[in-house]
Amino acid sequence: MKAGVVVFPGSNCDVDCYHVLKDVLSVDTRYVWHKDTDISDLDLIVLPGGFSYGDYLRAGAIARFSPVMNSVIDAAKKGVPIIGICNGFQILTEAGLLPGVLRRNKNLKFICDTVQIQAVNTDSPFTKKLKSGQILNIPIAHGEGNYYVDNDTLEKLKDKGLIAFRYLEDVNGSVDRIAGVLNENKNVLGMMPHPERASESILGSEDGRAIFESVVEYLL
Ligand SMILES: NC(=O)CC[C@H](N)C(=O)O
Repeated sequence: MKAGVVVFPGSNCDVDCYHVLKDVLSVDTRYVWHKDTDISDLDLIVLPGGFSYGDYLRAGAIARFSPVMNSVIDAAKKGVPIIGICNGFQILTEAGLLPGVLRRNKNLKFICDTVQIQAVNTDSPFTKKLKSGQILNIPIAHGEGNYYVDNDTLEKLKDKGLIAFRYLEDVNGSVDRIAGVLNENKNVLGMMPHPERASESILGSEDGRAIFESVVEYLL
């Protein structure tokens, strides 16, 4: 299998994601520049965190027009697993691959912290190694992490089991404390917390590694 980490102008978690896949999990991994369009060799696509286009206009709103995104949308339709982390999650919602939007944190401040999240749906390529209700210690670092969906969409997310993670406590104002969501096909996951920053004991938590391990196991 081959994984690709997309690099947008302003990405800053691309190297960390590459490191976890390549060095920690020994997965054949390459970077994908956002202007590249041929990603047909990839079995797993990562949209990393950062400040693509300086978060101008709205986080992810410009990056979603990057040439690579047409190929990412095609891959999503074909069922290729795609994970968007933080800014990557924002880009996925802007691109229409995931429902909802990410608004400014309710306190209007950038939040950098380690928080607890709970695995909700563990029946997906990204969460299959987790137990439902399992608590993960995981860093967050965002200014626009306040997830919003209308009531009808929230009910649909609950009914169809598309909520992947919830914060244990309200950290940023997200509806229903949602920290991560899946698309209907469950091959696209967006999450605000950073599993790549919690994948080695030296970093203080290895709880995020199971998310990468799940999807690698799913693909093997
Ligand atoms: N760590 C990140 O990906 C930052 C996300 C985004 N740019 C924000 O501040 O909301």
